Amino acid sequence: MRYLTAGESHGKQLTTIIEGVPAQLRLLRDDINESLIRRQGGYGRGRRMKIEKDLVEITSGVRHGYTLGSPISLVISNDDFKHWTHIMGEEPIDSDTEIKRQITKPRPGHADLNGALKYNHRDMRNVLERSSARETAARVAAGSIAKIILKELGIDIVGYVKQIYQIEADDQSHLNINDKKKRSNESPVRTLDQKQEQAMMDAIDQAKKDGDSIGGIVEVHVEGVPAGLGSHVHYDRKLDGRIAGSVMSINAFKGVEFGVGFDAARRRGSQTHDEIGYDEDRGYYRATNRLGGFEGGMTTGMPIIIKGVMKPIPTLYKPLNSVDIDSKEPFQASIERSDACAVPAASVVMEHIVAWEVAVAILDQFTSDTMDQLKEAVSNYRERIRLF
Ligand SMILES: Cc1cc2nc3c(=O)[nH]c(=O)nc-3n(C[C@H](O)[C@H](O)[C@H](O)COP(=O)(O)O)c2cc1C
Ligand SMILES: C=C(O[C@@H]1CC(C(=O)O)=C[C@@H](OP(=O)(O)O)[C@H]1O)C(=O)O
Repeated sequence: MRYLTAGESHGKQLTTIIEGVPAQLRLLRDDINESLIRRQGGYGRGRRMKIEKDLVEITSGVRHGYTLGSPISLVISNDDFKHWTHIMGEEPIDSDTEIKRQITKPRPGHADLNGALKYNHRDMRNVLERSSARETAARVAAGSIAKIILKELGIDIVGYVKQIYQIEADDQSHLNINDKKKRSNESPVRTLDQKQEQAMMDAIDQAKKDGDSIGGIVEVHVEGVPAGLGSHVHYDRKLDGRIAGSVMSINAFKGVEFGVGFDAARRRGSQTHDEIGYDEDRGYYRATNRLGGFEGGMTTGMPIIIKGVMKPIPTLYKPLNSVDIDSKEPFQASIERSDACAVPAASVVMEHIVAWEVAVAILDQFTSDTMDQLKEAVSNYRERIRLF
């Protein structure tokens, strides 16, 4: 399974084309929309999210609510495009107007300057339109299909905020990933302690008031994965490596860790590795899950636990020093709008990106022309490793 995305932030639409989804998967527009709506939410976002109402149109690959096995195309319109037709239209404009509208002031922390240098764009709009995290809507749309495949196989996945700025969610906060009875139709959620939630919102408000921005840490749990997904035999088949690369590709993500992660540097082996046990019902299991569900690039069968760190948003209302690429003079830019913090939205993005990589590993490993074949193959495999 693979996908491509296309679309500029203020262009007409985002497009995702996904190839390799098994036939006969039940797929409804509303299931994708649920994920898109979750991504748009979260405290700290700017005015743009009030303009957009991300809803998907499925334009190929699905008939009467089921996938056909052919490429699936998904379209999300940019409602903001109507305000940008003169700037983002495809028609040529006269060179005077073009020069007047050029963006020549790169923001530290964004892709503006590097993209301009590389592609020889004097107008940095040609960079920022595609480097914008607007594109994550298209990726979440793809990931929502991966999540539906995983759900059919009894695999649940949830992403949540672990830390915003200096406020950490305490480990007692309740993760109801397996509370299926109560919330059968909803995605599993982690409920933050109300005081911590308020403290996080206060930190976002304060950063905004100061013309600044903040980042944080998000965590993703995947439960119900069988042992042995991925492979040790070649570097690019190691599933933890693939997931890490994908998480790092999310806009503004600067680090990834599995299980105890960087803390392993301060631990001894006896405090790091997970002892192996066996019982007939569960098969092989681990007494602990310090390594976050991976050994040798393969799943251990324990929950996958991954953290990703997001840096503070680069566009600042009280901007940092930079240099105008035309005049070469220093400037401090005035900003129209930006998010002050997008960590809650990023937790939804990371959840879908991890779901994608896990689903790809499963489809690589098992017969998957149809959902029935896939379910049977995964079930036979689970039984084989239980008795191994
Ligand atoms: C959900 C989400 C929303 C974002 N919103 C903004 C924003 O409003 N303004 C901004 O400057 N950067 C925003 N970013 C971050 C930039 O897209 C990102 O920093 C930029 O593309 C440069 O890439 P890099 O930080 O990965 O190096 C957002 C990121 C995410 C994941
Ligand atoms: C549009 C989205 O996020 C955008 C990501 C983004 C950036 O620079 O990454 C900048 C902002 O865009 P604008 O300049 O239009 O306000 C965010 O709103 C979205 O998440 O759907």
